[in-house]
Amino acid sequence: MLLYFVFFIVSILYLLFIYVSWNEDYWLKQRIPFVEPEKLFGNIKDVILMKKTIGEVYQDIYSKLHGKPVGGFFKMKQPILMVRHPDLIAEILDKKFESFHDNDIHIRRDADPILKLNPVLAVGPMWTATRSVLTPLQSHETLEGLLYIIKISCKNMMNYITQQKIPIEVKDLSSKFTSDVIASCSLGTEPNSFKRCDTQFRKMSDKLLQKDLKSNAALLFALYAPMFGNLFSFRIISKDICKYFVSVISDNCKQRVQQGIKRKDFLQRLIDINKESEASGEGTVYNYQSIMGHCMSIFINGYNMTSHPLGFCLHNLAMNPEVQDKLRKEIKTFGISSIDALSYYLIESMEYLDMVVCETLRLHPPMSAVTRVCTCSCELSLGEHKYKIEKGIPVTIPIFALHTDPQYFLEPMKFDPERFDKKNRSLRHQFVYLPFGAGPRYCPGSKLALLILKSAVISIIMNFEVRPRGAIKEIEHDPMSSLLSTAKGEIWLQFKEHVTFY
Ligand code: HEM
Repeated sequence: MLLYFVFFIVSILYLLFIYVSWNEDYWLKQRIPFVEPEKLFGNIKDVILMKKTIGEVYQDIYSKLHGKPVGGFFKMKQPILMVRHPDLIAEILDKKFESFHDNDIHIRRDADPILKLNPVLAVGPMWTATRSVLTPLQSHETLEGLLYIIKISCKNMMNYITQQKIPIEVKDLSSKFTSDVIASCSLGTEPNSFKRCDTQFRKMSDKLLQKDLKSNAALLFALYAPMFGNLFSFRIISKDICKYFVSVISDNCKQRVQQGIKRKDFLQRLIDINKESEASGEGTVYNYQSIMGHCMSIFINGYNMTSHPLGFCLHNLAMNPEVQDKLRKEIKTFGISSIDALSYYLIESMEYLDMVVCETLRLHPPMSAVTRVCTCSCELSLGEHKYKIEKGIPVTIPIFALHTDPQYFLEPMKFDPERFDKKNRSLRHQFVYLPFGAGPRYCPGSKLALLILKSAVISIIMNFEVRPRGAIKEIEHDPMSSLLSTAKGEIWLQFKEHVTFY
């Protein structure tokens, strides 16, 4: 009996040893430099233990690769390639897109039905279909229409700030503003979170933004251990959030069809496409389920991504009064004296505003890395060097690490919008600054996001002087937010009404 028991324990230990040592020499065999992994966790222990963000952990790996164009590391037992050289990044994201078509995020579609039609998670032909629905978000005409909705939320935000006589927590302010704008543009609802703070919409939007331990763990499984995530059907978006937003879209959709109400939002666009197609005898293009899926893709991506940069931008402006003054001067030069005066053309023409927003997205890119899976083995070349990439290997582009590499951005942690003036931009490789990704998977909401951020910043800076509350404090990124860069803790700022503007 004892012999059997010893045999059993030795076998288990042997299997464990095989598992732990399996694949360890992958990068040696490929002749690609790599960062030595730890047993079991590979190089991502601090992400798994939620001690650091993915951006920070990849930044460590990036610097340990000491200027090498590419380098290997391990996510648990899975070898993963980090691409550091901008020419090779251009190959992965753009020129060799056919071999790097899909993102390396894996969920069970039936467990997370609200994410089913989200292009971020779609692969193969499904990606082409879901992505094409969002293409109009890049058109000038659509954006002009949506600016009308954005201005209403800007006015609501101004009234709210004016009424608050005490410092304001800007993460909350940004969340209220962006959830209102994006919900209004995509779901066809007008929540006015500044007036109605305690609604179900606010509760659910807050819950969507503030990742708890459970949803963060589900996201980590989707990124790093999809087999377990799929086995246990972990959900990234909880059932109650899913149920609530589905009912909001469904009610709005029915109301519009039944009462003939029209609005210039994304929901209306899908309803109109259906009407035209039905009238021409071709039948319904989008059923209720797909209308919900597409609208939710915009809401989830747009809200999660845009809310944080606005908070960071206001913080940067509060810490840098000279930048704030320069921005105010530009607003004055453009003759903008009220929110109603804003037009898409004017906002697009404001160079310094663009520099301020670009610098914010450099220091705090909401998505700190994008990772593609190699879907067809290929070879990358850089001068005389050739790098073979096998099918199935994930390849990551470390956005945050590139944005904070002193080789491309001197004194990288300093907030300095001048890095984005015309001359400095032209001196830099295009693929070292990637807040919206690049290539065919480039963020389809980038123009809308910039329009929202810039409209909010103009409205605030035109009306208020923004100052820090108390001692100046650098913001840390929250390790609980894993893939996204969000601020740890609260950000309190003072808003002093600017009476001398005109
Ligand atoms: C400042 C705000 C935003 C930032 C920094 C941002 C950034 C990004 C990045 C880095 C990607 C990955 C690109 C790649 O894989 O190459 C992405 C994808 C995506 N974004 Fe955004 N985004 C923002 C706002 C928005 C908004 C407002 C929307 C919705 C209207 C949106 C919708 C999407 C979608 C649907 C994808 C997936 C695209 C695909 O895989 O084809 N984003 N975004």
